[in-house]
Amino acid sequence: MEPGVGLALQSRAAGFVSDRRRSALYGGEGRARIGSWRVADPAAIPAKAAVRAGGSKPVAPLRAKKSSGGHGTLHNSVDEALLLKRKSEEVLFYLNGRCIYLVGMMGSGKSTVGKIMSEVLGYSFFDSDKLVEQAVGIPSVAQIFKVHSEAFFRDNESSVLRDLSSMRRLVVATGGGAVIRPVNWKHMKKGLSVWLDVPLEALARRIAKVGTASRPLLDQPSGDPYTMAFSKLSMLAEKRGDAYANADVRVSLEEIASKQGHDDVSKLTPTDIAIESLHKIESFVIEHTVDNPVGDSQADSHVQRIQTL
Ligand SMILES: Nc1ncnc2c1ncn2[C@@H]1O[C@H](COP(=O)(O)OP(=O)(O)O)[C@@H](O)[C@H]1O
Ligand SMILES: O=C(O)C1=C[C@@H](OP(=O)(O)O)[C@@H](O)[C@H](O)C1
Repeated sequence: MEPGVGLALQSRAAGFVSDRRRSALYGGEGRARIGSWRVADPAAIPAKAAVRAGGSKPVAPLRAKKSSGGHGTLHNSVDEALLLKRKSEEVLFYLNGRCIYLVGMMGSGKSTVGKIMSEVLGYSFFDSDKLVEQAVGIPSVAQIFKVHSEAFFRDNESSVLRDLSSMRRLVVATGGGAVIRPVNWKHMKKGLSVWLDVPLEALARRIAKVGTASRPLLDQPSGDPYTMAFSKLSMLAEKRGDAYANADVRVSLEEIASKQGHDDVSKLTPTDIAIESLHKIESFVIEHTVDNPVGDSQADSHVQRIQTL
């Protein structure tokens, strides 16, 4: 099994910093029940999104810009890294070693956000697609689909999730289709599940940017990449219905963007999303403290401590 990602918090967090108010992250809680997907006219969506994330690659170290806005950028970077760190310390107490499973459509940022979360929590990161590739001995999901079948891939995905579910202190980026099998939920419910709910337009923009070679369900021989990705994602989302809503926690990018005063989720960085995910996890665990192995009195005193910070 692969080790944790081992990238420095500073380099990860700093590379994904945005320049709007931090406090907006914590405005209004609310647990909506339905996702943000709606089938919009793909032609109305600008083909080029401001995609700033670097996937699993290490990102540039913390650095102030030379322009007059440089100090602001540096402060924002430090602020955001500190927020992330502090939130992770609070969440760690409640997690008590439980694993975190990220679910969501292809391209929703499970790997990108998951690596940031694992880093700050001191958890190991696993990508279930990669574990299936290792288990099967075939280097890509696309090839597994081709050489075997989707059903074969799904069986292996379930085995991988079963094996992971007996472990502790992991952040797992699941494959986008893991939610369709009830048995996978049985495994994931041993930890905490987080749905990264990203509008289809944003997903299609991301996928169009990186291509569909590694995602066989979106692969297309021809056509405009954005339009094709959007149409395939829409079909999949419809087929999957409410399956993602089984997650313990829903992190809606539209909600975060709206709290921050943005009209476009592409303004959100993976760090924004990681912070919000930790925040929602904390709220969920506090709400469900009865089932939480952390004792009530301990949790209460911790809440008091947080409130005095
Ligand atoms: N918040 C974000 N904003 C813009 N692009 C992002 C964001 N999060 C992830 N990405 C990009 O989207 C693509 C898919 O992300 P990834 O983490 O691989 O998704 P998943 O694991 O859910 O399939 C990658 O190219 C990644 O860099
Ligand atoms: O949504 C899906 O059915 C799939 C998502 C992919 O993972 P990502 O969500 O990491 O792209 C991968 O498991 C496979 O191509 C099938």
